[in-house]
Amino acid sequence: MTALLNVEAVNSAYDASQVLFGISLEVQAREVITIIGRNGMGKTTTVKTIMGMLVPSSGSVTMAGAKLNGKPTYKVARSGIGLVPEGRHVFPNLSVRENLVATAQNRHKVAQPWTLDRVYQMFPRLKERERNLGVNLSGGEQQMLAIGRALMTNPKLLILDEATEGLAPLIRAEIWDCLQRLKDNGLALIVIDKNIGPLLRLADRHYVIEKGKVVWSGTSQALRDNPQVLHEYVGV
Ligand SMILES: Nc1ncnc2c1ncn2[C@@H]1O[C@H](COP(=O)(O)OP(=O)(O)OP(=O)(O)O)[C@@H](O)[C@H]1O
Repeated sequence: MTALLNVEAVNSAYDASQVLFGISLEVQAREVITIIGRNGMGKTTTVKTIMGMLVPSSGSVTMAGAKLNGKPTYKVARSGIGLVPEGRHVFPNLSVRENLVATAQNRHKVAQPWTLDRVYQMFPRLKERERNLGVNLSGGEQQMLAIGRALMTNPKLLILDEATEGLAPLIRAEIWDCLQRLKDNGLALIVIDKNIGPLLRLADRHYVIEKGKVVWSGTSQALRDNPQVLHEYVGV
């Protein structure tokens, strides 16, 4: 079966500084995977390589069998990958509503596309703040907006890089609840987060990376059964 996303033996560097050393991972349709590892191990660099922000020096990235590496980021997005980037990056001078519609599309003609109403149902707080500028939102509201904006592109795969970082516990819980609902809806996810407990509950499989290499991969149950993996590579 062709994976939805296939990252195969990818090497990536920032100029002369190589960061990824033969990273391979795959995501099936409707599957939730995580990339786990200490700070600076290459999680965000893996995301940047998938998204075409960084061109791998070797290896390949394919989406539903079509090669992505070398393609500009907007084409990667059009292939059906939505990104909720680290740091959120909402458009500060656009309103909530404008942020949501700015990049909206339904290129793959999904049967039940994301609309403003659906996003507002998921995050009622965004409806209340509809006319506020991005810059005036709280961190949690900006995070909801970043997720809503990515959903409005109707992706087949959504990548979330540190989506709960710096948020209050209640807001964090709301984000985890949202991700569970997206999973239940059949959306494939790649989640990068420091909170291992919720990752274990949400995800099907995990990739643990260390210094730009996958050092362990397996199911949530396998990770629960092997606590030394987290101890050794994440320090928990
Ligand atoms: N723009 C850049 N130029 C040069 N080196 C970079 C750049 N961005 C990241 N790096 C380096 O690449 C390595 C991997 O960084 P990356 O951001 O992928 O790590 P990470 O696992 O996502 O960690 P974090 O949790 O800190 O975000 C680090 O050594 C980092 O210093």
